[in-house]
Amino acid sequence: MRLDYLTIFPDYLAPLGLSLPGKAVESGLIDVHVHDLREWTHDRHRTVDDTPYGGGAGMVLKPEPFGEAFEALGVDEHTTVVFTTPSGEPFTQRLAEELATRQRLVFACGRYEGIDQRVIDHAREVAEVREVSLGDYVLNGGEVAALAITEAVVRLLPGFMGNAESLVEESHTGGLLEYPVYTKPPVWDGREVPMVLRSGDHGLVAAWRQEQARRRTAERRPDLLAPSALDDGTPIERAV
Ligand SMILES: NC(=O)c1ccno1
Repeated sequence: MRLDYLTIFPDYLAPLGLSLPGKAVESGLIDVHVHDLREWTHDRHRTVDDTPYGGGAGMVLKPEPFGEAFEALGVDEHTTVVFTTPSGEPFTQRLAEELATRQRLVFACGRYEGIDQRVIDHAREVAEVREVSLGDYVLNGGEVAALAITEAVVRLLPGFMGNAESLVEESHTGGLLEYPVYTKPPVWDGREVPMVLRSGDHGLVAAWRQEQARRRTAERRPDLLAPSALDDGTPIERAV
């Protein structure tokens, strides 16, 4: 997978070379390119923003640099352009799984009051476009969201995680939050590891984990248990 990032603060994306994504770059699993949007400005001040039409506070990122950047980067029908914005669709594990199937992601990181709408409209004509939000809050720019989305997506790529099994029972993978986990020592701070986990009975352990996942989900994210969330149309097997 090729990943491109358009930003006016390229240093903000330095973490891409560390930890997990860095390993994936070295192995050739992903090909990462961070671009300073100012590369596509032509005035002395390398201007990327201007005041909003219709008035209002703040500045808006101009369309020309993005348009030239998309052209230079060869953004086409094989590209998914991800605009990270608080006004986007919610980023979920399901969307991470979807983006992990793409051959190329181009992240357009907004700043200030956002990116001129014509950039998004233009991108839709030449590529797949997803406007994505990490959550219902506003960041100073789209770079942090691009990093978070990158990590969630890249770790799903085949061959990225040393043990693919570790992806199986994670939070949100099966629609539930992950169960509590424990490791040695068996007692710490006067707190004992649940005996079932030390029973060696895999069936009991699996049942306990499923129950814990459901209980945790019901307590913290009842919305995930709502019928619409779980109803994917699969007919329910009736006990006979
Ligand atoms: N909530 C978000 O994803 C976001 C992106 C930029 N600002 O906020």
